[in-house]
Amino acid sequence: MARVLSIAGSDPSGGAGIQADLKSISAVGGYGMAVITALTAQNTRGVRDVHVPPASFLAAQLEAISDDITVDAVKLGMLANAEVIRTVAGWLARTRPPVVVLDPVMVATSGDRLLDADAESAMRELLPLADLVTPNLSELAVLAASADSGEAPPVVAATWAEAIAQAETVSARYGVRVLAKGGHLAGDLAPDALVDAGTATIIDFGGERIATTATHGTGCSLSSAIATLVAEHGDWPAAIAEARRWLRESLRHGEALGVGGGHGPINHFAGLWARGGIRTAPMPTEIEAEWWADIAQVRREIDELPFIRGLADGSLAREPFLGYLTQDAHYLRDYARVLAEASRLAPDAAGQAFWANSAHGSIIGELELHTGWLGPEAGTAASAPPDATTTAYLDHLLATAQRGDHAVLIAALLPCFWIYTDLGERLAAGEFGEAALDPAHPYASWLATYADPGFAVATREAIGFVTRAAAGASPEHRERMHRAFVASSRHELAFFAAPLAAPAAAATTAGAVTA
Ligand SMILES: Nc1ncnc2c1ncn2[C@@H]1O[C@H](COP(=O)(O)OP(=O)(O)O)[C@@H](O)[C@H]1O
Ligand SMILES: Cc1ncc(COP(=O)(O)O)c(N)n1
Repeated sequence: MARVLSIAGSDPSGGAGIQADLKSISAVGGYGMAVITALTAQNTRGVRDVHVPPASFLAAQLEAISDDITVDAVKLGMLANAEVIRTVAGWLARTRPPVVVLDPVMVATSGDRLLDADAESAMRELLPLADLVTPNLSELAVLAASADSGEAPPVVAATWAEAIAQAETVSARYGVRVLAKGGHLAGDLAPDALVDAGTATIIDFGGERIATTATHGTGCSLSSAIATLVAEHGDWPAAIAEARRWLRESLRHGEALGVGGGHGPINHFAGLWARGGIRTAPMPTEIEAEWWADIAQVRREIDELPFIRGLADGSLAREPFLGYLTQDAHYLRDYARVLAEASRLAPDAAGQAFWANSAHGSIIGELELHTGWLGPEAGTAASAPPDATTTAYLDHLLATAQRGDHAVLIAALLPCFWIYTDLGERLAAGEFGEAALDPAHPYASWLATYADPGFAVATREAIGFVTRAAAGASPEHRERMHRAFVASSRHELAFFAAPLAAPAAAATTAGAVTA
């Protein structure tokens, strides 16, 4: 992120000066800083007063920044008088920031002077220290006029061709790129042009004039946005084109702000807000903690199930255990299909690979274990069809997959990873009694699968994918993810309860769970 310093005046109405600069830098994605050269008492109608603090204090602000912070770009705005200009020029010559954009503010949109008349020659000394200067038509005329005293007063360009000619003069004389701005041109167009005499290039940025009175601070905002974007990628024409697109969007929404009765401000964040930028979002780690807490009751009920207790101490009869594995085998076959669908819908290659790999693991690793358990010695349970509980869980997953929303789907897939890993780790840690650690435990190899460190790693990854997707989702979308996650967790509880529940009770449990 570009660290951009604005050295400019303060506009308490918030539309121009450092207030506009900080908003503009932020709006186009930079980190904004501001050293204040002067305070103005102004509103949208005009400037009432200007107070310029001692130049020594300006120098102190500048040194405080450069002593500590790497500055990627500097934007210069209102510099008030010759002493301010010389202080800034001295600091620039010493610190040599990589990008310097100079908006040679002389007169406000309202017509009030913001630069002492006798400071214009000091401004000329500053020009060679800039990489780009962005004068409006009257500022361009001042800079294009000969510096020799006694010359005729500057003539403001009346046509775009005249403006370009003046920009060529300025660029050649001071060895600086010039962005000529047509905001004050008469007519339906508001063109800008990047003129570089050094490379003999003129790049025209055409554009219709936007019918609005909200033009206070357009020059401040444009120059700050260009400085930020150039620091970001180093391409001047591209930075100007991007900054103009953002400025025009912000200009269109300025009047709707209803700020002041004169030339109101542009709406710097209109586009960002429209695209959803004002909402705060929880961090992935916060979502992980919240969602896990939200299924605490479900997890407690799973812990208390006779099936889990019997599994832990080895007292679980073989028949319900094999019945459970048979249902699990049915489950895993479709679970793998749903994981494959999550892979197909994944927005990036990392997700695509992870969910496909999980689908593979689900088929190979676990079905192999079940083929062993459910092999020759399997009882009648081995051939049983999916029961109501299994069917309900799978219907929930398959319907979620069918709706085609990747984020909601992976939220629905997560409890199977997370609850099993948690249970496996706690069984292996002896939390349900020492019997679960005994190698002679009748279901030892089954217990080992779920305590497998590889499975724990996959679970961490799955949690990461789901919580990052949830953090980036809109609140409504995140809530749909959360509902799918909680629904699957309840299905997990029903699934663990089913083997030891009476058939009728099992059907009721399944029926009570809805997606
Ligand atoms: N009504 C408008 N429609 C479209 N663009 C505008 C309008 N007014 C100003 N601009 C643009 O705003 C930027 C600032 O231009 P300008 O008003 O000429 O400078 P300043 O604000 O320094 O006086 C330029 O990119 C100019 O093209
Ligand atoms: C403190 C301050 N700095 C600059 C401007 C120029 O504003 P604009 O961008 O409209 O020319 C201003 N009005 N106030």
